Amino acid sequence: MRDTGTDDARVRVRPNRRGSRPRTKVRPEYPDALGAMVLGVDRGRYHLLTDDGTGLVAVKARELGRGERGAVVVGDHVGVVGDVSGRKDTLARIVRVDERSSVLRRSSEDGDAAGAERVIVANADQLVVVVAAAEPEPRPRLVDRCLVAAYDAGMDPLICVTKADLADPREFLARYDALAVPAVVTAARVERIEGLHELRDRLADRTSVLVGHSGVGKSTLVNALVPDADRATGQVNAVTGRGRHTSSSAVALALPEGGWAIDTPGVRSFGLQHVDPEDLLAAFDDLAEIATDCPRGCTHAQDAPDCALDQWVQSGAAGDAGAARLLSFRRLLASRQAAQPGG
Ligand SMILES: Nc1nc2c(ncn2[C@@H]2O[C@H](COP(=O)(O)OP(=O)(O)OP(=O)(O)O)[C@@H](O)[C@H]2O)c(=O)[nH]1
Ligand SMILES: [Zn+2]
Repeated sequence: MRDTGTDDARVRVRPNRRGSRPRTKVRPEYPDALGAMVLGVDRGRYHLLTDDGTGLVAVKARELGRGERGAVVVGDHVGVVGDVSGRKDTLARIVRVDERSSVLRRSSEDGDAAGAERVIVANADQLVVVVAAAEPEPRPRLVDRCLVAAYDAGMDPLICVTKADLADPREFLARYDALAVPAVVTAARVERIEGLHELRDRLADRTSVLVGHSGVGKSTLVNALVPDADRATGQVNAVTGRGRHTSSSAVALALPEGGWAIDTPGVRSFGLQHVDPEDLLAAFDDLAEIATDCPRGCTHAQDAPDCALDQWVQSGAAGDAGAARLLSFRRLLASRQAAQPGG
């Protein structure tokens, strides 16, 4: 059992059906490769923190392969050889990608690449969906889609509602009651952020990915959580001369309390074509158990013939809570359909 860093009974860590698939075998050619975590990726340069605490820049060895198969992403633990001194203008070489405990994916939704999967972050165990109570208005469908991505990845979701000083988020949060998604509410005041302490507790000693639509106040949170955020990404800045916000990919920032916050650029869409209903269902133990009685190949959707979940609700065995949970589960299932404008 993995330590989930929480006593909350609602937080479960499931074996991840897809993430635990060994994808890169250990290469015996490099028994001396140094272990390192990928903190950021910028135009083919990988910013690493070695297991002994040195910041490095590296390139990927050609033998890892091209395309998705050979992808190295933020959160990956890798083996690195070559110049591992970390001195300016040196480049090390990534020769191995260790087995991942989770993979957060998105699939592209347009053009020739529609449906193509891309891994965004590896080895994270929590997805923090940052959403504003107002300015901008919460977009429930986008939040649902982020939750689906979290469940599919085998990550625990957390909703963080910002700007609670502008609107009461209770009505919005009620949408997630039946799913038992934990929530933290924050409000930025002069010199401090209400709710920050609770958020810190939720993030401590875990690896959390923060996603959110532009303008929701994610940067405000990240800067408060990681006061020396710029120093933490010093490697990135020193080499590229750019700040983390011009980076088009995710950046891992060490939390003072322990653990990592992985900041991602503003999310506009979360392609979910790759999500299998069974992977989503697996996140809900109670529903998954009932669904073992479903006909083979059941989609568990609203219109699925003879779905055991309908039987469960109609018989009364599910109770009101179970009925609400099924509705919420199906809402998530339906949210996988390609994004509509404004969705
Ligand atoms: N009223 C209120 N305003 C906030 C709060 N948190 C952030 N803001 C403001 O909202 C605006 C956006 O905040 P950012 O932290 O830049 O938002 P972001 O999500 O990082 O946005 P991008 O940088 O565009 O990705 C800023 O003007 C903040 O001062 C809050 O809790 N209450
Ligand atoms: Zn079913």
